[in-house]
Amino acid sequence: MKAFEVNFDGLVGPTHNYAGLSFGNVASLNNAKAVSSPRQAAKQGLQKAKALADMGMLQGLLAPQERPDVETLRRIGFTGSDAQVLEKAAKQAPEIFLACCSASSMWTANAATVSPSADTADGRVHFTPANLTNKFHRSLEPDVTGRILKGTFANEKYFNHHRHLPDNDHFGDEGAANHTRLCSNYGHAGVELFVFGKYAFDSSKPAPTKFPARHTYEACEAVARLHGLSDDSVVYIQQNPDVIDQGVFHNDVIAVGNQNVLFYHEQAFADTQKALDEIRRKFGSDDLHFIEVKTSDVSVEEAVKTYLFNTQIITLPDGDMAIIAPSECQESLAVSAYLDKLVTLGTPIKKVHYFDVKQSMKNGGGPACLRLRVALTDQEVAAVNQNTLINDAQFNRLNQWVDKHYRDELSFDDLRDPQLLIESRDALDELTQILKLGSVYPFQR
Ligand SMILES: NCCC[C@H](NC(=O)CCC(=O)O)C(=O)O
Repeated sequence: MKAFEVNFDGLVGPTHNYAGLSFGNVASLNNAKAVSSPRQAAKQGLQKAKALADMGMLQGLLAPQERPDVETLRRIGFTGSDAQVLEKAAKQAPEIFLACCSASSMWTANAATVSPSADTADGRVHFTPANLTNKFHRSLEPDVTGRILKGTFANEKYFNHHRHLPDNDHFGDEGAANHTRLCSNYGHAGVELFVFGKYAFDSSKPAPTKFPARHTYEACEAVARLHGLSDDSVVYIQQNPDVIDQGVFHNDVIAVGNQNVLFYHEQAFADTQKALDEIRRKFGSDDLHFIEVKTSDVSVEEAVKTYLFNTQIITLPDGDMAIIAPSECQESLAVSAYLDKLVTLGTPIKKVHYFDVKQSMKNGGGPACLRLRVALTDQEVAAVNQNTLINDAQFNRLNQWVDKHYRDELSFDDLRDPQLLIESRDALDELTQILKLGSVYPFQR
């Protein structure tokens, strides 16, 4: 049986905008109120997905969410026609209104935590949508995310879908952005690393003081329990609270892993030695590469600015690994010098490919944020909704779909335009037909 890692990238939604919604996320705050380009954002994402497919990788897509989120605006008391709801909310509560317009579901690393069948007690692939409780705009995502995942992985024999964790800060769960799986081969049992920012039920433990810790230890344990993972194959790692306070709002801003490689900054974890010892013991093979980047090579500030660690490390069909990096890494002297050196160090990483995902980067989302990794056997790949996988025909169809429905530019005043809601719903209605997803959106039910 063969096994693969399939990346499911988030399609950027038609309301992509910069609203400064994520306290603790430096790029989001710095670019608040900038004019966005939904069309360019969606195309940059599709280009990256297609480029990986062209490298011989299996590549999927996850549909975006319906925004503006009229259902939530009604739930908090705005009434009348849809146009009146938008008008009243934008006028009376502009900040809340903006949160209800965010296209943040594009960052599918936060869609869910996924455990492959080789790791789970029932031998199925498990999905738990992230509750994203720490940010109001993101907390609106999990129900529809669950439906999109069920429409994408629509086969109970192979896929086990859980409900998201309780919606409370104590169980704050940011999904796969804080989860890495190490393994010798995608189809073999691996070690799942769950990284958290704080202990919710023990305030005596260290925690950041400036910016929020979005993800808790208790959430990590709950997901590992739900997925039926054995204690011998799970490692819980606390993030260094100091780096959260420097803008590392998710662990995937400071560390990334693939198969037998863990690539991380020396300041990433609260107790690095303890974490590495436990990983080594549980991994069960000496063929393991810990690639630690020193502060003297790349500072935390530079890592946050360039997203050196928000790169994808992928295993190409020939067995070599490549890094998929944002073009910001190429533009930084320190980081491009580091990456030039990295490919000569004799680790499995042999190549670097740079991609322009600037529309996403301006909201703090790099290549790794834009994808959800799902390790699948060949039988499981065959059980996936095939319309969600990228090939030439589907790529062309989706590009045309973006051209037909997306605006070139979007600023605050455009978001209250009732025509944008109509355009977005038309686009998503057509998308559910292209992807054969079923009726996943509130306006379709
Ligand atoms: N994994 C990357 C997530 C980035 C995301 N940014 C945002 O939601 C910014 C939205 C805005 O400010 O318009 C976040 O912080 O959760």
